[in-house]
Amino acid sequence: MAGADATSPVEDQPQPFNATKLEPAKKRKRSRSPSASNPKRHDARSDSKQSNSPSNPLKRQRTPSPQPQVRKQKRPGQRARITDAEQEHIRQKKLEREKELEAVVAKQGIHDAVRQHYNAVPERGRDWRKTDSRIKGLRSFNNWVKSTIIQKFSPNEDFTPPAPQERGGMIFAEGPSEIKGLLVLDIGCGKGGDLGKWQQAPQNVELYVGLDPADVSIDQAKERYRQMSSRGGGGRGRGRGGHNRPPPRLFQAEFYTQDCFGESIDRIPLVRDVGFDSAGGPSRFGGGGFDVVSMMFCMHYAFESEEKARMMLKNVAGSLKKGGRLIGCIPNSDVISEKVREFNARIAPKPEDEKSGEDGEKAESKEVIEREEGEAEPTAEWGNGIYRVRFPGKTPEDGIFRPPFGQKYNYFLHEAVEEVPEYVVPWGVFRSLAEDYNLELQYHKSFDEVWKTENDDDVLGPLSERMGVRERGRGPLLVSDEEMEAASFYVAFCFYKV
Ligand SMILES: C[S@@+](CC[C@H](N)C(=O)[O-])C[C@H]1O[C@@H](n2cnc3c(N)ncnc32)[C@H](O)[C@@H]1O
Repeated sequence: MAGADATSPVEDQPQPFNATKLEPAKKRKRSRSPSASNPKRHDARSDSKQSNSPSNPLKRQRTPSPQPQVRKQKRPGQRARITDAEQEHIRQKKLEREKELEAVVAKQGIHDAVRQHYNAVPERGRDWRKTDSRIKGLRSFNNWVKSTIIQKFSPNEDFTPPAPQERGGMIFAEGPSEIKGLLVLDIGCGKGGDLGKWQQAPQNVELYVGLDPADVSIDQAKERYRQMSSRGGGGRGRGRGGHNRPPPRLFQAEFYTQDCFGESIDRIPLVRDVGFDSAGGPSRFGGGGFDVVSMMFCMHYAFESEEKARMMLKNVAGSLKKGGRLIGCIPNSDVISEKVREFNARIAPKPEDEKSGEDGEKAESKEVIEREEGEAEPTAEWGNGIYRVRFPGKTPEDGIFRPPFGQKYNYFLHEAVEEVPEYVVPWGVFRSLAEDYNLELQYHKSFDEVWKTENDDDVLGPLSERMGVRERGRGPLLVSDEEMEAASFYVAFCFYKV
């Protein structure tokens, strides 16, 4: 992550929900419009090429599609307002942080560094998140996107929403649904920030299993669930629909401290009880017992190595029943590739620099000249006042990462993530690899595209107002440009287990 510790308590969650407005996910698939399921960045031609290509995904890395718009660079002159001493102080602090992190990585490995980081992120409470946080717009927006994905893709194919009945302009569901509830596995559940979103899912959840290697986060998730139970499952005094109906019965939730990328999750008895198919290698999964596996803002940690990425997919595919859905969000590799290309083009020697200077030596590119003696070579880096991405070393000129695993960068998010190492997830590689595990792509959109396509939806639009993404009455966005840029670093996805 990032994900802005993208958690929110029950009260932040979707409330009025007219389940009839959303078709169950599989039904949508049949009637989907091309624009909804084939976002621009997900080039249909390159996709079909991939699915027909031989099964080694490492050979099938797609050229990232170009970004439609180039983001504005930092204002010229802004740098000059920071004094040299301040700049040196910032640099020193950054170096200290990096050294500390490198020490942990060297001693215990990346996995422990990530776990340690998430364990240390304080749980600041709802009020702080809603009022004092400088990134409250981003938090709300990320939560809305996660709710949107849950609302769109969590219901089973055979789920029929309860018949609605209009009374006095409000829509009520008629009585409790007899349909079997969903079995949900939340990998990288963190502090349980999505519990409330699952409580508001169109199809009731029967069992929620949350896994995360950060033991402190797991304790916080248990506590959050305990608080939900003591409130009877709903938000503050409001049931699903926000119409003073009793909230749906709170699902059973169990939490375990578990690394889901380095080892098999079949060591957890409950996972085996629900159903886990641990047979053999790729493409041999008959199916597990879960309806949905969710991986919000966490899958990129699995791309440390091919071994981990495959273990992650084995865990996902082994848990999902046929027809089950994998939903989640990760950083957008198209954005990363584009930024890296831009950076490399900027530092490449310009044609005029090739000419010899007066003293007969070759002139260097402008950026190189500005560098002071002894200063390290610049590396690809971008961001704004609230987030920053930085590659520690050289990056490919064409923006295509080879090999596609272990491509580390550091991510910083104001108030939430302190320079944590993450890994590029080259989308084409991930998609091809997922196919090997019988996971077929259904949906792939950047967060800004999710907003553009869903903000008018009868259900998701009003939901965005209740969640603080925009002002009531289709008012202005409560997400700043900086926050929207930070959010656009992510894509949301859904795969089907076939
Ligand atoms: C940004 S947080 C997201 C938490 C939560 N999904 C959310 O959206 O609020 C990323 C989470 O991924 C978890 N994570 C990192 N490595 C993991 C692994 N090997 N297995 C499972 N989860 C992992 C971290 O501990 C952390 O809780």
